[in-house]
Amino acid sequence: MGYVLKHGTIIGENTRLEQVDVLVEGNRIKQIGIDIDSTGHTLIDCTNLFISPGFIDMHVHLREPGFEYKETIESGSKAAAAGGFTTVACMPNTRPATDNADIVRFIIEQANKHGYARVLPIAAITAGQKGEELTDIPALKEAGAVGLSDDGRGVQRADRMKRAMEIAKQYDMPLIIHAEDETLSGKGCMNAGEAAERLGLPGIPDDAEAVMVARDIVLAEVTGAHLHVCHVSAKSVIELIRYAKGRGLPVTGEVAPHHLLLTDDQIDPDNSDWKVNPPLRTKRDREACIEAFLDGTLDIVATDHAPHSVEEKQKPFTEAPFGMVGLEIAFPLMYTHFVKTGRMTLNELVDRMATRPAKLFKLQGGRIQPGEPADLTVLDLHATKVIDPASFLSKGKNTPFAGQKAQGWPVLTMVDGVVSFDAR
Ligand SMILES: NC(=O)N[C@@H](CC(=O)O)C(=O)O
Ligand SMILES: [Zn+2]
Repeated sequence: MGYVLKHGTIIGENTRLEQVDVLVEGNRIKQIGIDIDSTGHTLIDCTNLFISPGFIDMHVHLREPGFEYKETIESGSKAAAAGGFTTVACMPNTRPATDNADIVRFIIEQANKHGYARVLPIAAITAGQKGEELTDIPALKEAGAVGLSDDGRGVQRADRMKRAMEIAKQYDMPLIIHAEDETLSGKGCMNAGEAAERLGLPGIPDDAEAVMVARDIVLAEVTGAHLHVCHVSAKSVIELIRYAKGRGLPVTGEVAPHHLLLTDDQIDPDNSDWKVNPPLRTKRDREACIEAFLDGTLDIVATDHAPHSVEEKQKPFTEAPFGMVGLEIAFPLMYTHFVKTGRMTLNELVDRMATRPAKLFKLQGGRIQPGEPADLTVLDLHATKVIDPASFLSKGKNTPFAGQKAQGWPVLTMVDGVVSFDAR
């Protein structure tokens, strides 16, 4: 007994112009064809709907263990499924930090028990994310970690980062970096520049991000490690990544929808949902992010889903924690602002949200083909909704996109042959 997704339009790498059926048996895609017999199977009518390989988000914060009031693996993976994501990689800034094999295994067990998506732990580079002692990289890999990051903070010491890259290279682990030189970012709460000056708020200059990316590009060249730059926000950083790619270095980058769509001059200083790190930057930076995303310098979309409680986000702009949720609105925002506007095709967007992350990080999924795992997202590209955080399955409601209209919403998500979200 399996599923037949009937009369859908397949998008992504193996896009088909005609409406087809997809047979799922067990946890695999068994067959793609016309008029597949659905006797004995559950029928999912996909007439007027699109079937995409499940989206993959390489940057989310699920907050477990330690900050369950903000999010849990259960609530965060439910939000992922509602956003059409079948795989999410979760960052190690938990409490305690994901800096040893036991915590990696705990996350995997929790996801197996309570998860609505595949959850891939990213482990810390340094013990307690304190930037000093390196974690046991082979043990973390053995336990199931897919990458290394001190996300939430940058690794301040170059010698530590170099050693981590040497070991990571040996064990084929990507370094997924939050680039921030703390001597330059200081106590800022938004981008340094005209908008911050007008609001009288302390700024974070983009050189705080660029300096560390430059350092790590040098180290990636020396060590040969795969360097993936998180949540790129600034033109200066993009120029560095372009330089690295031009030299043929194993450097990749991600961009979050908020850095593609919002700028610092729009910030409402009375609403800390606008506070995020790296901060929203200038129009010039945003345009550079868009150009780099379109030309592939920034390879993939990652949400940096960062849930916080209402109480925390009610604090003044200078005190509230950094972060925005993103899982449940990433696809509709990207579809509305990039595909509907003609900047990129639907297949290109699916490539950046599913196929390419799978390729870059050697993950399963990302394509619809017989024999592949049944990680699928069914989309209603005609549906238009107003973004309403109250309807989020995530515990986090913190988004500056509240009230915006967006088109193109996931209606059904299947992970490993199991329906994990169904809004029909
Ligand atoms: N992006 C953020 O603003 N916040 C993230 C940390 C991070 O991704 O740097 C968080 O954990 O809340
Ligand atoms: Zn970060």
